[in-house]
Amino acid sequence: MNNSSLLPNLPASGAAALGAEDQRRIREMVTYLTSGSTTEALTNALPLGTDREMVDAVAELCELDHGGVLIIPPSVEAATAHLRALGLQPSTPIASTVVRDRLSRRYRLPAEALDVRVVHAPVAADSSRAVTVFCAPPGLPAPVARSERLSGHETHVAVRLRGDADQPLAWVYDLLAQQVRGLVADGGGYNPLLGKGGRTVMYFRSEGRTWHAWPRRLAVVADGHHEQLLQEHLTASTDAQPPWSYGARGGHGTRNAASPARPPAGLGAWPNAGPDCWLDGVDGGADAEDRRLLQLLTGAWVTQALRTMVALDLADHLARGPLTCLELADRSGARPDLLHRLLRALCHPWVGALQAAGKGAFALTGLGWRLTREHPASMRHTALLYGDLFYLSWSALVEGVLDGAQPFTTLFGQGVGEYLARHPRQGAVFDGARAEETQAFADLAAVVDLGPARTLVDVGGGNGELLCHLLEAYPLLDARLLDRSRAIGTARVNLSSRGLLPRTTLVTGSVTEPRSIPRGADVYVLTRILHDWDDDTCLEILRGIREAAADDSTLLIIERPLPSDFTHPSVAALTDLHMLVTHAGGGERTNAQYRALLERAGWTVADERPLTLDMTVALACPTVTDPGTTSSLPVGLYKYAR
Ligand SMILES: C[S@@+](CC[C@H](N)C(=O)[O-])C[C@H]1O[C@@H](n2cnc3c(N)ncnc32)[C@H](O)[C@@H]1O
Repeated sequence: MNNSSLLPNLPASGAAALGAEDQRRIREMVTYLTSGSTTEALTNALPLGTDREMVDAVAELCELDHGGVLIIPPSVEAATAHLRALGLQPSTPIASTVVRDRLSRRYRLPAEALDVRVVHAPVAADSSRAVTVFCAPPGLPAPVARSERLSGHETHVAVRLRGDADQPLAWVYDLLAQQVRGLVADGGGYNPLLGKGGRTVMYFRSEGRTWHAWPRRLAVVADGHHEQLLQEHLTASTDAQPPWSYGARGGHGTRNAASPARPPAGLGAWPNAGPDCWLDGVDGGADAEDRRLLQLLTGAWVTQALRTMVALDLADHLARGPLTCLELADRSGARPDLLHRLLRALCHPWVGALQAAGKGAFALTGLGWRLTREHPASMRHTALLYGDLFYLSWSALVEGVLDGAQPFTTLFGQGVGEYLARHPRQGAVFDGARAEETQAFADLAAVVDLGPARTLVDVGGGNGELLCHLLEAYPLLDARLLDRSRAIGTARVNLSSRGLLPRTTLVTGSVTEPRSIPRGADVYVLTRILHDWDDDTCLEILRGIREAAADDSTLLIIERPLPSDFTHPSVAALTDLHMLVTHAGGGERTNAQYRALLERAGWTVADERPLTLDMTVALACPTVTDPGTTSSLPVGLYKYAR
């Protein structure tokens, strides 16, 4: 419905004319209000994923009233002249204290210097819908103007309680405030000058943007002064932590709007806002979005800085105490002037691996310690793996997504397993990284009690790190580890160094070859194996284990399931993309997809329990048909569940 081009792009008429961007904003909003329905406006303004029934319930009681945009005109007159030129009938401009106070708080500018004016104009002679144009005062500091241009913070759509609604405003308010997940109270106010008896307006916002790239902001307006409800709303606004921060602090409305702190003595008053003006910083401000975007786009720089820190053993050199750049250069062999630039970047808040320790020395931060060899939860190999082999593979993601050319194979001419087998140094880094991640599974024993088990098979057990945890936790357990010969070699060294080799049989074979799989164990473990393979191969693996298992065996599957909610903070959506890059046919699956695969292979999932780092352990039992009934009953259900 993006037909904003239907309205004319008016020629600028001299110095007083509205700028093209402001014209575009008004045109876009007028078009939206002219052709869109209330339901559509609500769907756009409420949080993504809000139930359709909820939208319909609100639309039954309310109708689209106005849409607001903030512009930065050369003068208020230029704005009204423009609205008239569009054939609209603008109201007399009045002061907008709500938007004035919001701008004042957002940028820590003195409110009295911000003369924001608001003009309403019905979008057609017979329309009850109006475009509401907030005019920022001329001479706004350039970074503030730019921030408002980029963010469109004030853009919103508003619905009004219908005159014939069979429910009061409080009912609609409760519906929105209490039943719509992710909606946050965002200030409001009462304007006695509007309509008959004034008007109450209450703003809500939620995360994300509409398809116009507007913020998701909804105002609910009603004739009259709904004092108590408004007060509750403003209190909620004061308490609410915004889902994203744009620098606003405290209340959002006119009533509870504490005046921003006056500029410290000696600072010039706005428009020369001085350092009190909140123009930058990680927490919000004019260039917060630029910084965030730049941080995302330069993530690879940080990856490489950390990888280099590890590759030069800087973390290990600093493990004994702070060192100067010259001392580190001496120990690492790096050129001091260039090394200094790396050390400085590693201190930057976006990295935070080092800190200045005085007298020209550098020291490790807590995060930097994690890159030393001696840290019990070291991520040293992970820094090397993600900064080298896998880093290079990601550079072919475009081709991978476009035409399915598997990125790792495209770059290295062979699959990961084959490559690692031929490159022992990279193989050792890979094994080390897997071992570091496996330490996160130490909490497996907290959710699964393998006390009753005597035999366990780790299918595709890699370097045996998980097995070491389990054998140490359960002294009566004997294990078998099945993997390719390269991994078996590493596992032998690992298990042997911890005195666990006598309790382990190492089996060289293939997970896809049923005959390789040791038979009749109490427990089978599949950790981060299924996500390497496509569905058909997963079925082969699972059927092979089912064939080898006894009817009362239990299968533990550890994976990182994909949440169905796309905004869930689990890293699974990203590791899924990583699987696309590194493993042909591999990828993360939802719990439901894992369950379906297991069922097809003769397993029934009895339970799924969360582990650290968004991983889950699923407990599955062979599906055995009870001869007495026609139903399939999982045998050994919950045998090992805590
Ligand atoms: C992602 S690693 C997981 C290792 C271990 N389970 C863990 O979570 O740390 C995948 C493992 O599958 C092994 N693998 C790959 N293809 C295999 C095959 N056809 N047969 C046996 N093991 C295989 C690899 O050698 C590697 O150890």
